[in-house]
Parts: sequence; structure tokens; C-alpha cells
Amino acid sequence: MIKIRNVSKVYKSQDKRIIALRDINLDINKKEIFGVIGLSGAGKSTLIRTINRLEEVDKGQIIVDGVDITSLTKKELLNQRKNIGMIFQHFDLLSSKTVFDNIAFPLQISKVNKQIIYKKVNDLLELVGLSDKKYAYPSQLSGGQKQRVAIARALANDPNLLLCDEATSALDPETTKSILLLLKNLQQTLGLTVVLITHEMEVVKRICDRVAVISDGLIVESGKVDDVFFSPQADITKRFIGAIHNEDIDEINIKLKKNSKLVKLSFIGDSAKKPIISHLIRNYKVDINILSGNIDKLTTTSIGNLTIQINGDINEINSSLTHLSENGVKWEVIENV
Ligand SMILES: Nc1ncnc2c1ncn2[C@@H]1O[C@H](COP(=O)(O)OP(=O)(O)OP(=O)(O)O)[C@@H](O)[C@H]1O
Repeated sequence: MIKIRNVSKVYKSQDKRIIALRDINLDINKKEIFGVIGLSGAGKSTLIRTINRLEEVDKGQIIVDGVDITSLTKKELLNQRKNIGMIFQHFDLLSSKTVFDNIAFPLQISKVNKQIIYKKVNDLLELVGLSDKKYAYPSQLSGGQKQRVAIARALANDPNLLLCDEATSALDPETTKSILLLLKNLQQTLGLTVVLITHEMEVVKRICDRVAVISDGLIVESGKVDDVFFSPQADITKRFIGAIHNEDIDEINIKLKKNSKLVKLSFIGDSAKKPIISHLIRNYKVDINILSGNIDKLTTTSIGNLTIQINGDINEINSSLTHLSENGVKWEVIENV
């Protein structure tokens, strides 16, 4: 669906050169939700805005559905953009227009017949659950409702691609959940491809199929969300994912017994369902003390994290760890005594 090839972008302001994107290569599949995560200033906004050419690239190509966006004339680009909807962190609604007129706006620009606009806007209002707010103004709406209007407006021209630029960053956690759920439902019912950028792993976890991690203008890691969560490679990814677990471990603040190890275990999918800990206790001469645990629910699977203290003869401990590896459990020794 989208092929990003060798894309680079440098901003020049006065005598400064800021490299925002460094030779980016990405493939985004049809009908998937693809997330790009990174810290502030990593290049996320620049990257997503190159897909509909709100930002011009200095080098490289962006091919959407076989069309090289970077080589289109202005007129061709305007036409192509009808296939690409976009929503923003601060909604960008027209404050002087009602909800109905905000959603109708792109259709009016496309000179669509009034009756068709009337039907289309009403259908979209229903789709985003805002039929009762048709005649309200943006100032009368909550943040979540404003984003629903923005989503309806973005879908007015029946695009097959939706770009989401930090779409939930201005919303509280509950509203974020409801907007992400709406995006997921729309993606499924309308068969959309969705590209979103975010600085929150929670967003990636909730709705993305695949994710790319961007740092200082470089894609440092990409893959299926489950794989990236289970086996993060880049330090920055580990920080995004690990922050919570490492804090947990710091909080444990336990004095380890002699002949023991503090071990962090990660389980994915089926390995989470096996009675692995009781198997270790029964079959090896080890004591196990569970210190903390959590479960990350992803779109297609769950990943469990457990911090344990394992105590016993060193050979028995090592055999236990081998048994864990053989059963698909990842482990990392955090401390040895
Ligand atoms: N118009 C501009 N002129 C000059 N520098 C810019 C411009 N836009 C972005 N930059 C710089 O390019 C780099 C990437 O910015 P970008 O906005 O793409 O990052 P981001 O990951 O989206 O960050 P944030 O989450 O804070 O929005 C940053 O160093 C930023 O300061």
C-alpha cells in the first residue's frame, strides 16, 4: 500500500541544518494499522506529513497505491489527497462552522451535490456516534467529541488511507480508549489502512498490527507489535517498553538470599498458559518467590512479565533456566547473589 524509499528531510533555519529524517525505508501493508513511535523531536510528524506531502522530502520516494506522491503535480496531488484522510492532535476544526458544516466542508470543496452531502454527513455522524451534535459548534464539544468530528471529516471523501498525527495525545486516558476503539472499528468496517504516530506505547499496544520505532530521524526497529514487545532490540524500544517493568523492579528493593538470582521472565501467547513455575518447583530443587508481575494485552496476544527470586543449588537454577528457554519463556538475570 505504502512504500517509503530512502526518504530524507533536512530543515534549514537561518544558519542551522536540522536533519529530521535519515534515509527512511518502510513498507506499510493494505488494511493494517501501522504505528510509528518515538520521543519528541524524533521525526514522527515530519514522516507522517510526507505521506500526503504536507511536508516535501529532500530525497527519496513515497509510493501510495502505486502512485509516486513525490512526483505529482499540484493538481494531481490535490486529487490524490482525496484518498488520504488525516486527523491531528488538536483536531483543527473550523470554529465558526457547526459540526455538520465541518464534516461537509471537504465535500463542498469537491463540489459534491447538496443532497448527497446531506446524506453523507448524516451517515458519517452516525458512524462516529454524534448524530445528536449535528448543529453544535466545536466550542460546545469535549475533546473526544471534537476528535470524532475530525475523524468524520477525514472520512468524508471515502479515503482508503487514514493518517493520524498524535490523534489521542490531547485526550484523557478514558477518551483515548474510546477514540482508539472507534478507529479500530472504522478500520475494520471500512477496510482502511491506518498510519498513526504517537509517543505512547499504550496506543501501539491497543490498536497497532505493526510498529516502527524512530529515533533521531532513523528507523531503529520495526516489526509486528507482538515481536517488538517480546524481543525489543534497540535501546530506545526497551526504554519504551521496559520503563514500567524496570520501575517495578526498582520498587521491589529486596535483599536477595544467598545462592539466589533475581530473574525477569517474559511469556508470550501460549507459554503464558502453561503451569511453568509449579513445574520448576516440582522438578528442580529450587525455591521460587514471585515478586511482581503484569500482563500487557496486545491486539492479537498477551505478554506476561514476572519477576522472581529463584533460590537453590547453582546447577538446579541453571537447569530451571534452560527449561524456561525450552518452553518459550524469555528470561534475564537482573541480580546474582
Ligand atoms: N518547520 C521546521 N523548521 C525547522 N525545524 C523543524 C521544523 N519542523 C520540525 N523541525 C525539527 O525537526 C526535528 C523533527 O521534528 P518532528 O516534529 O518531526 O518530530 P516529532 O517526533 O514529531 O516531535 P514531537 O512529538 O515533539 O512533535 C526536530 O528536531 C524539530 O525541531
